Amino acid sequence: MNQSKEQRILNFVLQNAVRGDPCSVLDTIDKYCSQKEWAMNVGDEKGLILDKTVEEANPSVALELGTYCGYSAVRIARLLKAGAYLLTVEFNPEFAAIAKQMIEFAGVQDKVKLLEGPSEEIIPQLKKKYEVDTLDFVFLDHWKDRYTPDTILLQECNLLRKGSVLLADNIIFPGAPEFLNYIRNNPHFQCTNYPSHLEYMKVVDAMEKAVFLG
Ligand SMILES: O=C(NC/C=C/[C@H]1OC[C@H](O)[C@@H]1O)c1cc([N+](=O)[O-])cc(O)c1O
Ligand SMILES: [Mg+2]
Repeated sequence: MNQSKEQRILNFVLQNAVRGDPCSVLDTIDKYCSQKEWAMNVGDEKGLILDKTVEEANPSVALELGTYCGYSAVRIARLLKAGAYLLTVEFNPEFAAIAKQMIEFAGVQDKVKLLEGPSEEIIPQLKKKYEVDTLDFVFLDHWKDRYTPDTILLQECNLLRKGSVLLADNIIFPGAPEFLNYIRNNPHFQCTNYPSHLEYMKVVDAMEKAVFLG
């Protein structure tokens, strides 16, 4: 059976990156996906916006929705302080298996917990099953039509606190118009837009930061 694109990305990392070095893993994925096969990693340009947002939030507990190959999980985990951790949710078992190996190769496995399943099932389990109190940072990068229902679900499950930071990818492309309308018209969130470009392309994209006001 021929390999998937995600398996080819992982193999390229295993053969070309430095084990235990998250930056070399990120650079190697970016090299492969800009030169050989495009893939939906947040990438190096939007990755810098993600870095700055994570550094500013300095989260103890972070959540990512949409792990894919683990690029942004490695990107986020490499910035976390001692004792802080990232929960990342992926419902596609093939992607989850790739991401697990990517996270381990990068050496950030002690800071990352990969949760396999649909976000709408996992979010309501975070408090009791995963011992989460509240989330300091949430990166939304999964199905674009799940951004709004999952943001509502996070509030219903009391997982946000005053100052919790949400960052959403792909506001322009593929686009999350319903989420943008919801979050920008919601008085409980303070929004900031970060114009950028689609990963590895000249196509316009943007990220939206939304701080929960309580
Ligand atoms: O669909 C996108 N992401 C959501 C899909 C993510 C999930 O779908 C299956 C698996 O669970 C994966 O994690 C996407 C698509 C593009 N794109 O250019 O098509 C660019 C991006 O940055 C994206 O995050
Ligand atoms: Mg994305």
